[in-house]
Amino acid sequence: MLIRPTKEELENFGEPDFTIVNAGQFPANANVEGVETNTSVAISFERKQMVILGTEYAGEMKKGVFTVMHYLMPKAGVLSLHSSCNEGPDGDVSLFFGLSGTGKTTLSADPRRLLIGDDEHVWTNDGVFNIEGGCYAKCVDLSAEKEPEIFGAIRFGSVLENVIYDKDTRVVDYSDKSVTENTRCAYPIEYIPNAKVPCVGGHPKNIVLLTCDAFGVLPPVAKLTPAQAMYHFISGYTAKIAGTEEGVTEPKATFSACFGQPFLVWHPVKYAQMLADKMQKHDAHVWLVNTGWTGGPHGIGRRIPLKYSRAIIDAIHSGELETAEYRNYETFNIQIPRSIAGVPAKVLDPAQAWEGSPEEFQDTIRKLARLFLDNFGKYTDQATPEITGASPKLQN
Ligand SMILES: Nc1ncnc2c1ncn2[C@@H]1O[C@H](COP(=O)(O)OP(=O)(O)O)[C@@H](O)[C@H]1O
Ligand SMILES: C=C(OP(=O)(O)O)C(=O)O
Repeated sequence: MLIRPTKEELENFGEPDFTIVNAGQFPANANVEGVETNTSVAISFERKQMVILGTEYAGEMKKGVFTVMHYLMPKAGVLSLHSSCNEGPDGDVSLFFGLSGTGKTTLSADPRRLLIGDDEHVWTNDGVFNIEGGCYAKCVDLSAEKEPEIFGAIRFGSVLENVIYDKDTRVVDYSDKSVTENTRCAYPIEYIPNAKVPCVGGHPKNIVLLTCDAFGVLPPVAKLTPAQAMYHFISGYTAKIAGTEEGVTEPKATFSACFGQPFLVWHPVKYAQMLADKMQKHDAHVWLVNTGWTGGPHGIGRRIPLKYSRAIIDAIHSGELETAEYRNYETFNIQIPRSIAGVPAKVLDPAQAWEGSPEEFQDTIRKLARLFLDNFGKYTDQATPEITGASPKLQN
């Protein structure tokens, strides 16, 4: 949901900077086997136009606008971010980068913090602002118990997409996936009780790189050095999970540069360099948070319970993780905490949480490390030796 102009603004709107033609019901290439649905979005920077054909998924529209911003913002010297953002009681701002389904929307809706936005921001010389005027939450299996802020935001004025509801009572069945797994709701940001409107904040103090590891070998949280932060940002590792993309029915490992490759217009290193400069200037702390599998890979282990991921985010915000005791997590050579309030110590170390044999664990972590190394090969000519050196290490 984009920012809606007020009545007064509409009266003197003038010439639009950019025009979007949304012909979602026009039959284009969508749903044709072997053709990606996003081929139905065409952007012309010269004509300042975007045309969307053949998709009834509102995500195409907002991500199309986001792609436009990924072109214009770096050109203007400011950084577009595929992240959610919130602000603590002391004004400390956090960013949560991540691909679809990794937890940007869920983890940024936090009763103890003000929501700045759930998906698309820009970091300027003054701080962060949201380019949207609402959120676009996943509704599959939504419950008031697990996600009270999002559940409560779905009311008159919100737009539910592809959900099934009882025609008489109008009660929605969030567990019904018969149209798609990717059921959604767009709601104005002010429907989240503790939203910050206008959606602006200062310079981020904490940056969380969200990943959803389907192998079950990345730790639920690790503290990253600046070089490791850049390495993981450029790599953009996650598992695509059933939901946003057609054809993805079970988790599949993928690397998506800057946690948003489909939306990038410039070379990934350009965004990464801008992020590195800003992080250094504002002394931001960077954390890798895995909301994916624990105990074993997909099919054997289970997804890390949301309450543990929330406890980890709380520990980042309370300062508990700044002073915690850390140890090195081999192969990835990242620092993991020994304990966090509310999270069993065993869960913090995937080797201990692993329910299969130690050999299987070693094979799996080495397999993932190899995928990282192979993927990063395409960036080594542009990345600094320090960043390339932050890669996982495979001993023979
Ligand atoms: N440990 C976890 N952390 C975050 N989300 C989780 C976790 N376990 C399950 N989930 C579910 O995964 C989905 C995350 O989606 P969402 O927050 O919309 O991601 P994004 O905004 O990054 O696309 C939600 O449906 C959430 O309930
Ligand atoms: C809308 C999208 O993003 P998210 O799933 O992160 O909301 C998308 O990737 O199409």
